[in-house]
Amino acid sequence: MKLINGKEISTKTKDAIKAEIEAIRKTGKRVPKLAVILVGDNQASQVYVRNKEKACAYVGMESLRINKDATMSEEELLKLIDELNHDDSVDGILVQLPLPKTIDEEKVLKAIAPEKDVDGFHPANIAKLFLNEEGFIPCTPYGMMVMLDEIGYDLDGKEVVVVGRSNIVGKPVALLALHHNATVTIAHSHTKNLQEVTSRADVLIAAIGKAKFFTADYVKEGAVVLDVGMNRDENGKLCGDVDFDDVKDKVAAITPVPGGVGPMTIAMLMKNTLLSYKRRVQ
Ligand SMILES: Nc1nc2c(c(=O)[nH]1)N[C@@H](CN(C=O)c1ccc(C(=O)N[C@@H](CCC(=O)O)C(=O)O)cc1)CN2
Repeated sequence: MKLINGKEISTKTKDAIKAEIEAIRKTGKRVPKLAVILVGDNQASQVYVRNKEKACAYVGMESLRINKDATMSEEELLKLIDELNHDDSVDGILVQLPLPKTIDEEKVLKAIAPEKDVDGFHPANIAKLFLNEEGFIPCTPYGMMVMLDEIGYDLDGKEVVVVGRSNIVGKPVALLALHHNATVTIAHSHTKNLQEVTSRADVLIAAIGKAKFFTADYVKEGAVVLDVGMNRDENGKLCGDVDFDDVKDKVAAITPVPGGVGPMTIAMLMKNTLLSYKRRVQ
């Protein structure tokens, strides 16, 4: 079984970005800048935002972290986003999800200027992904494609089963796999005979948010497994949607949790922000 090392691949990705930003800095031009808005006190979100800030510092990008408490109104958030849309020094804007229930997430994501939407969640960027045109690719699906490329895995003609149909992972990664000529199935909570469906996957993408749900009898011998899950097990330990110990002797390759897809999400956010800078400044 090959461990697909997200930490290693994300560092390689970030090092390439770091070199590009160093070269920009030496020209005397400003460096790329990412604005991150965190509303409320979700503990996990605070970890992820901190990881994003650390990544910005690592690659030499400027970051602007804006913390607001959960009482922030939707109107105030929309106003803040509008200010950042018009701030010419800001290349990327993201609002950390989830938002408090008092705020309409869809409305907020649509308020971010598509050309600064480095999460790739704006409908204009979703449409470009759908059409296989260049916009911004959502970071987690993007990172999964980079990981497969890094291990030399060709999706062409392969059976890919995506379990989970979120707008930020399941649906976009299914589209990316389709663009790579895979035969794609999107399974979800209403799928019948799930075990039968996942057992035919050459590549199984687990993105349902259920700790250790996928055991060996859900996985084909020799499959590649990408675990997007970010859960806590009975001991409070971070774990994925896949029962790693149960499947490790059956799969050809698998991403660990932690240290797999998560760090790649952050690295691809850096890549999208640098791309935005290049489109806007260079
Ligand atoms: N605006 C966004 N919100 C959210 C996104 C997103 O892409 N944009 N995705 C997820 C959370 N996420 C990014 O924000 C994310 C999740 C996990 C990690 C990560 O590095 N995980 C580590 C473990 C971290 C820990 O110690 O808890 C790992 O897997 O090794 C990064 C980013 C939902 N919200």
